[in-house]
Amino acid sequence: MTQGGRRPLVAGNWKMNGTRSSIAVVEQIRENLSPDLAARIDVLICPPSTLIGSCVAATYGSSIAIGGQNLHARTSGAFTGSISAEMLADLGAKYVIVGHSERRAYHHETDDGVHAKALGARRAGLCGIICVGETIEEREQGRALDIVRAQLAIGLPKGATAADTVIAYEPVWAIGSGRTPTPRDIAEVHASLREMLDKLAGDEARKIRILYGGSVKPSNAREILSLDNVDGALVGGASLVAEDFLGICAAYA
Ligand SMILES: O=C[C@H](O)COP(=O)(O)O
Repeated sequence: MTQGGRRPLVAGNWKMNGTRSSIAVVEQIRENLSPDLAARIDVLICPPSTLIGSCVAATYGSSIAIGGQNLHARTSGAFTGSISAEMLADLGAKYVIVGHSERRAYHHETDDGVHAKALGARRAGLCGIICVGETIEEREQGRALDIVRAQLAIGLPKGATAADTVIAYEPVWAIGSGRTPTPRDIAEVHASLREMLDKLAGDEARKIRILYGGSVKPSNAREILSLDNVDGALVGGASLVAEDFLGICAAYA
């Protein structure tokens, strides 16, 4: 299921879940991820920022990466409650989610803001996972492709490469709902984003991975992850349970 030479990435987004006892989940993932699988796919956990340091320590010496769920675009300053890319990198984070639909919806993030944050991630040497996705109304109006393409066109920094950018297609209505688009619909959006990336960002962009996110679970992972141009998954709820997350990773076994 490796496509175009792109190494699959299975990423977990814990959202606002987890306390210190949740480090056990990361430890279980570390202990039970088979060496064979770890050699073939990238595995990432994005816990709440309170747990990043502990999760980095718990995965030290393994291939499991730890990431943030959000960042401020600036390096430092009077931005109470915010965390910069440099701070995440300082903790040992390697990735950061940018423009998740929950932040777009509840924190009024715009595509321009996503662009600025993606630049911030790059500046600090982090890989930004830029999220795009349509609402149910937009899909029903037949606008899904236009919406995600417009989000990508503005959000993606010029000169993006696989080292600093991952794209995640997450239909808003599929997140935490148990509903997923049809395989055909997922493949259609991924093909469209792939085509756009290849044109927008040049040769280096061919290696940029496009993840699917939205109600991915062990029972549907194999089908979704085998679709053309799907290079991995951004997993919410199922990443909170080690067995479920590993079950999704096992789609690549
Ligand atoms: O970032 C992850 C997504 O929002 C998917 O969440 P979910 O797997 O709970 O639907």
